Amino acid sequence: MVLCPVIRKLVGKRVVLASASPRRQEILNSAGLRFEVVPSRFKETLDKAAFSTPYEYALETAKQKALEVANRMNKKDFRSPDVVIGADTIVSVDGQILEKPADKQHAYSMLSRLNGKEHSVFTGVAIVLCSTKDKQLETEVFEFYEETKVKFSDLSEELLWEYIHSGEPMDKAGGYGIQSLGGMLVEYVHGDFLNVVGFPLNHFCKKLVELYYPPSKDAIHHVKHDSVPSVETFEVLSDEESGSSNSTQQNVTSMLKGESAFSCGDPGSLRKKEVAQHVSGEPMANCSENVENQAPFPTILIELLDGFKASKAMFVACKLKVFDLLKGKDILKAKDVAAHINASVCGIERLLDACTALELLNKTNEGYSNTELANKFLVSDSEYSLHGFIIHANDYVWQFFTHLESAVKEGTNQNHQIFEKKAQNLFQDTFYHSRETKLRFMNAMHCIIKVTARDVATAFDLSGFRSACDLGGCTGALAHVLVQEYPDLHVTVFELPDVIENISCFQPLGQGSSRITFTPGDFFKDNIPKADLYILSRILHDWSDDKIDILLSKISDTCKPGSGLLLAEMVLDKKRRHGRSAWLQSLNMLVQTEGKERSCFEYRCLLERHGFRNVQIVQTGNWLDAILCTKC
Ligand SMILES: O=c1[nH]cc([C@@H]2O[C@H](COP(=O)(O)OP(=O)(O)OP(=O)(O)O)[C@@H](O)[C@H]2O)c(=O)[nH]1
Repeated sequence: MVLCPVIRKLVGKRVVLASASPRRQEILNSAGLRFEVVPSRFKETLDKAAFSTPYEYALETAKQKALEVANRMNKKDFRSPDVVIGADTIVSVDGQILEKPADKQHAYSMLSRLNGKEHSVFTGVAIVLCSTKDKQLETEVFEFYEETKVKFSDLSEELLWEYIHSGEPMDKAGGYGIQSLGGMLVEYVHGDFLNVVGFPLNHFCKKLVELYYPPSKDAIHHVKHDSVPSVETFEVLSDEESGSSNSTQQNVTSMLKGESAFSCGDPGSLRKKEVAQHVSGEPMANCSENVENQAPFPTILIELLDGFKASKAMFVACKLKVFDLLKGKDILKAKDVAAHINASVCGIERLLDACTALELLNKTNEGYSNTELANKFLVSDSEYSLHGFIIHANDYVWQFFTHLESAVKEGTNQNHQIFEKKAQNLFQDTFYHSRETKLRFMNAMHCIIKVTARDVATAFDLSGFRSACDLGGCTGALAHVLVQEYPDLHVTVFELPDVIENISCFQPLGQGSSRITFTPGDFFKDNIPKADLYILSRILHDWSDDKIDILLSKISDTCKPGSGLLLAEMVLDKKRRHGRSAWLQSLNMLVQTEGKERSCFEYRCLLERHGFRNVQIVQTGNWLDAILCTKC
């Protein structure tokens, strides 16, 4: 929650972590950042003697790691990421730089050097902002480093060797992992612990604040507190136009300094106190007294209470095609928007202001314009538009959620409430009961597949397969990405005849479409085409275990040993802090379908009982995770 406002600035951007370090991935994952992992191939062989300080070496290495990935990705598909993050962690002791040990003897010499002494751990971080001009990559590099001092106790030779034999030192700078067994070697740590583990998260967030909320000089005041050091803060109520982003910045800045922006009761009262203080120059002496007397402000609950209003505001703005009207660089006043979409000026003004607060629109004196996020995802004809999915959520899913209480009590979907009869055939009787509902559903699925397909297609190396069959592959959006990624692959999309009839509305004339075939059929009733690789993308979550058994046994009987089965689903994982989408989606499955979302363990059990082994999962960081297994 605390880091949400800054991290949210990266939502909608293609963020890449140029690092193979599982620790870095975990630190950024837990902060709620969504990113792809593309390990850098940069060889860490810069001449250390050429750098006057150890941190300059770490900074340069971090930068080279990130630039190598940005260049490679741009060359590969002329689609550079928006942001690439590179990092390098080193240990510095007695003027020497230690990296990862090459072998056990090397680990021993490193740990002996650290024994009983204080050393510094430096992590250099490079944030590379990328753009492309005429297919050429353009980059802007922002870098910083963090130093943490660590002291080792006096350790016996025996303990050092026991530690080395644990295998832990080998992929760690300085030959120890402070987060695991290596923690036992450490007497004290001065500074950021996560910096030692491989990524200085706190400094990273401060850097994002600098990048995404640059303060204008005269907006910064140094506020004196009685017992805490001086804190930078931002005048918030002075300028109504920019109120929303400034207040976010103020919260972020305070929170990163270890304060709760809402600690004095409701947020409004705190802001007023701060502004009053700027005017009077008086310290905020009473603030800490109040904290003890007042209940903490339940920010998370307020967010949840407001959640449905925020969703509906976005849905209605999409439905009224507000973002289409403001697409590109258009700036319009509320009255012009109202005139275009034939709505009341006062109503539109409220809607546009709410969308501005939700960071979907920008507002200036000239009027309203789309944010980058809206241009990319909310305009109905943008490449990665979610418009169709949002319309489906507004026109269809919303109604189902009004019956959530009954669904929870009855433990079953609410089709009988919406359609006034129980659905005999889930898809035919619900999503496909008219041409209009069918196209709306197909459009929704098309949107999701488009934004997830590349991550699903590249989660595993599928180049060993020559033929694939995407069962229930809808509009073929995943098939199109698969044939682009794998030049030797032919894909059959096996879908209901009703769906295939309408696919022409969604066909991009993309490269490689001659390698895609659409075959009509029902995977529960008809024979399925032969293939080396079967794909079930967002299929299993619609069905009960019994129905899944029927489908998996059919696939298992059709495919040869060595064939693959790729699933794309939202996998439930309690450990993932940002995994709430999957849990909410499971409720969605309850109100609408016969199925549910499942954990990796549940998928593994289902797959293994039909002879699929070597079940591997990749959490793509995107909406859908990928699971690959092999038929034995
Ligand atoms: O206490 C700990 N200290 C260090 C680590 C881990 O050590 C490595 C440092 O290596 P480097 O920065 O070169 O990163 P790599 O793992 O090689 O990945 P790249 O692909 O980014 O080069 C790093 O993984 C730290 O996490 C530790 O775990 N504990």
